[in-house]
Amino acid sequence: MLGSLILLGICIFLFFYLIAIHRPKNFPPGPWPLPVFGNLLQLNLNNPLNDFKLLAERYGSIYSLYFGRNPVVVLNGIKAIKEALVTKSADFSGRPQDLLASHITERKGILMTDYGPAWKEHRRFALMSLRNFGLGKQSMEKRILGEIEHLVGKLKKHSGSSLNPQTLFHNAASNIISLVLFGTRYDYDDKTLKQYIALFTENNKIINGPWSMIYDTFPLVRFLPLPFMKVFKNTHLLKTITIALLNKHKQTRVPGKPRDFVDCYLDEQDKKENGSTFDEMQLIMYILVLHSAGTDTSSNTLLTAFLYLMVYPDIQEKCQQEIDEVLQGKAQVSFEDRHNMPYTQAVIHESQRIANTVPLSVFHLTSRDTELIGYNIPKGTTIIPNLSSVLSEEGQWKFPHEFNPSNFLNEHGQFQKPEAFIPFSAVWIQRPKNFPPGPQPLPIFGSLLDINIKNPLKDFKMLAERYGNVFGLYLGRNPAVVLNGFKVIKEALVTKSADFSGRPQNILISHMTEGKGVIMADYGPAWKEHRRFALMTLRNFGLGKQSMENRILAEIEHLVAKLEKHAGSTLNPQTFFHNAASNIIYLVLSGIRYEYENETLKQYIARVTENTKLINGPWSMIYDTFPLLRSLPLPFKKVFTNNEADKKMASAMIEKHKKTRVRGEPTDFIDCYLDELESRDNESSFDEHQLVIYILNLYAAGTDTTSNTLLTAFLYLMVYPDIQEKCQQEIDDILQGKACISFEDRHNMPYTQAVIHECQRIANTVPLSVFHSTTRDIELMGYSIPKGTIIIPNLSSVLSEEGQWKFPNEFNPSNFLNEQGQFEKPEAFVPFSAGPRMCLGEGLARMELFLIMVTLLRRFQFIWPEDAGEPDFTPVFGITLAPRPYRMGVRLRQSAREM
Ligand code: HEM
Repeated sequence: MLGSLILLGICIFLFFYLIAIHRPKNFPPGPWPLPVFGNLLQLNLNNPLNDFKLLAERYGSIYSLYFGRNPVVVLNGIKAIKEALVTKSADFSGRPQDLLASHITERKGILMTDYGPAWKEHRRFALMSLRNFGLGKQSMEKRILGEIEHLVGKLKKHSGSSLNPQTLFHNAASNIISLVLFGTRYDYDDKTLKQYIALFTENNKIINGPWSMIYDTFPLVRFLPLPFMKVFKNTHLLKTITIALLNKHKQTRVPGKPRDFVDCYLDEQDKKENGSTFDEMQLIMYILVLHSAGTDTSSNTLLTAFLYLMVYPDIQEKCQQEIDEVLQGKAQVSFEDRHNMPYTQAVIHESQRIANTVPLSVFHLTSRDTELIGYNIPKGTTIIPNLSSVLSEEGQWKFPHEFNPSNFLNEHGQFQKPEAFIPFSAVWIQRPKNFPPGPQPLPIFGSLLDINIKNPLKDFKMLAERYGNVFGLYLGRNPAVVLNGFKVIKEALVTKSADFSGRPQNILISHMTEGKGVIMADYGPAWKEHRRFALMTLRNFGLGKQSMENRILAEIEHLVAKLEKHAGSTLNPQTFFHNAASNIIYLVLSGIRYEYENETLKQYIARVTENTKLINGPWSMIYDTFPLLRSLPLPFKKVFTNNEADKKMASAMIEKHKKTRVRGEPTDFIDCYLDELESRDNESSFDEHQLVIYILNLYAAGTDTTSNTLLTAFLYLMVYPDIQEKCQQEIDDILQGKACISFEDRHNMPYTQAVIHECQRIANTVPLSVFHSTTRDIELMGYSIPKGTIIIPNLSSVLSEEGQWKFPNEFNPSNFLNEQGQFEKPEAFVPFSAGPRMCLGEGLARMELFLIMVTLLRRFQFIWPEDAGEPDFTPVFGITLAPRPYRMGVRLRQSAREM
C-alpha cells in the first residue's frame, strides 16, 4: 500500500515536473509560469499594457513571461529596446512563425516573414517604391493630396454640425493605400471598399484580441470552431477580391512604365530569374499586409490627434495661425512646407507620441542563443518591444505624461525629435562609436527626412546650434559629417588635410566624371599630377603668348558691346554673364569663343544647365542614397546622356587641335595638355580620356560659379547705389587717362577690392563646397570619423560667422577695410574653400571678377528698375547659389561717353 502511495506520489511529481515550465539558466526574471497556461492567466489579455508596466516596475526593464509553454521576453525603455533591435539586430529581427498572424499571411508578404533574404529583398523593394517618386509619374504626395480633397468635401457637408470621424478617416487612409497599390480610389459608399474595410476590421479585432493569444498558446485548439477561424475565412475572401483586382490591373499595365506599387512589383518580378522570392502569391499577401498595416495605424493616429486638438483649442489655434502664415497665398500645402512649420510639426509628432498606435510593435523572435544586458535569451524566444514604455519614458521627455508639443520643441521654438520618438519601431541605423552627434537617422532614409534637401542651409545652421560645429548625418546609409565654422574647417581641411582631402566615389557626380579629371578624382598621384599641371597652365602666361588677362579683356569687350545696346533700358543679365564666363573658359581651353547666339554654345549651355539642375536637386540625393535605383529610367539618367554629348564635343575639340597644333608652341590648355602627354611615358596618368573629362570639369567648375557671383554682385550694387558710386569714383581716379584696365590696378583700388570681396562673401557661391571624404579613420575635435565618411565643409557658416566679421549679417565693404581704409582680407574669407583641394581656378576667377566688375562699373551705371518692386536677396540653392532672376537698368556713364 505504502509502496503504491509512494509510486503514485512519484508519478504525480513526475507529471507536474514534466508539465511545469523550466526557465533556462540566467533567463530574465518574471512571474512564475503556471503549467500549460504559463502567465496568461496573470495578464489582462484585452489590454496588457498596464500589467506590463507593473511587471517592469517589479522585475526591471527586461523581464520574461510564458505564453503557454512559449518563452517571451518583454523589453521596456529605450536602452533595452535599442540594445536588442539595433546593436544586436541580427539576433533579434526574426518573426515568430507559429502565430495566428504568421499563419494567415502564410509567412509571405513582409510583416510576418522571417528575417532572411526574402524579407530583405521585399523590404528593400517596398521602401524604394513607397518613396515620393517611386511609383512612376504621379508622386506619392499628389496621390495623398488628391484623396484629402475628397475628405475635405465630405467634411464640408457636415460644416456646422458634428460627426463621428472614424469612417471618414478610415476610408481616406484605405483609399490612400489603394492609390499607392493600384492607382485607384473608391467612393466612400463603394461596395468593394466597404467589404474590404469590414473584412480587415474584423480580422484586426480578432488578431489584436485574446482569441489570438489562445490560438498562439494552445496549438491543440486551433482546429476547433472558435472565433479565430473567422480570420482565415475573411482572409480567403480578401485574397479572392485581391486576385480579381490584380487580374484587372494586369490588363492595362505597360511593362517598364509603372503606375503604382503593383506595376512596380510586376516589373521587378519580370526582371528576376526563376528562384527569386518575387512571385504572385507574395504580391497578394504584400497587398493585404500593406492594406491592413497602413489603414488602421494612420486612421487611429488621426482620430487621436483630432481628439486632442479639440480638447486643447489653444494648441489647435496656434497650429492654424502658423499654417495660415506659411501657406499665405498658396492654394495647396506641400510636404516640404513642414520645414517652415515647427510648431505644427511638434503637434503632429506629439499626437503620434500620445496616440501610441502600435504599443507593442510587432513581435520579434531571437534567431540564435544570445545575451542581452547580462541575461541569456535562447534562440526562438518571442520578443515584445514595448514601444509604449519608451513613448512615455521618464527622463526621455520633458512632459512624458501630458499632451504637450514642447516635447518636440527646443528653447528657440525650433522643432526637434528626441531619440525616444519611435512610433514606427526601432530599426535605427547604428552610429559608429564616438561619431559626431546628430539627429537620429531613420532606416534607409538616414537623415534625409530631417533636412530640406532642396535647401539644407537653414537646417544645417539649426543642427549646428543644437549639436555643435561638428555634427553627423546620414545620407541614406552613408555617414556624413558637416563641418561648421572657421576653426573646425581649418583643422580638417588644412591641418589634417591628408586625412580629409578624399572625394566620395560612390555618388552621382563621381560616376559622371568616372573618377577622372580633377574635381572628383580621388586624392592620389593622378589627381596631384593633374592639379599641378592645371595650376601651371592657368597662370597668366601659362598658355603661350597671349596672356590670360588679354583673353579675359577681349571677351569683356563683347560683353560691353552687348550691354551698350541696352543702355537706357533694362535687361536680365543672367545669359550675358553666363555666356561671358563660358566664353572665357572656352578661350582658355581651346582658344575659341562663340557668338552669344551660336547654336553649339546654346546647346552646350542648355545641357550644362539641365545637368546642374539635376545634380543640385533631390534626384541626385536619391541616386546617392539608393544604389539599387540607379539602373531605373529615372531623371538622373539624363545626366549621363547629356554627359555623353558633352564628351563627344570635347573629343571633337581635341581631334581638331591635334590637326592644327604646333608641338612645343601651345596656344591654349588643350595644346599644353597634348604637349605634356607626349613628354610623359606610358606610366603617367596623362591620357586623352583624362583630358576629355578635364575639359568638362573646368567648364562646369568655372562657368556657373563666376556668373552667379557676378549676378549677386550687380544685384547688391544696384540696391546700394552709394557703394556703386564710391567704387566708380575710385576707378575713375585710378584709371584716369588709361584706355585699358589691368589686373595690377587692383593694388591701387582698396575700396573696389573690398566691394568685390564683400560681394563674394555675400554671394556665398559654393555654400557647401564640393563634398570631401576621409581617407582613413581619423579624429576631429574629439570625435572619431571612420575612413570613407562624406565630409561637407559648410563654407556658408564661415562666411557669416559671428566673431570673424565686423558685419557678418549685412552687405558692408568695411568687412574688408582696416581703420586706414586699406584693403585687408580676413582669414575667414573662404569662398574658394581651403587646403590642398581648394578651388583650382581661384586665380582665374579673381582676375575675371576684377576685370569684369571694374570695366562695367567704369562704363555703366546700374540702376534697380523703379517698377521692379522690393529686391529679393534670397538665393536659389544648388551646388552654386544663384540670386533669383532680376532685371537691371543700364545707363551709360558720362565719363564713358567721353572715352
Ligand atoms: C567665383 C568663382 C569660383 C568659386 C566661388 C569657386 C569655388 C570652389 C570651391 C568652394 C571648390 C571646392 C574646394 C574643395 O573641395 O574644398 C572649388 C573647386 C574647384 N574649382 Fe572653383 N570656384 C570658382 C571658379 C572656378 C573657375 C573659374 C574654375 C576653372 C578654371 C574652377 C575650377 C575648380 C576646380 C577644378 C575645382 C576642384 C579642385 C580639386 O578637386 O582639386 N573654379 N571651387
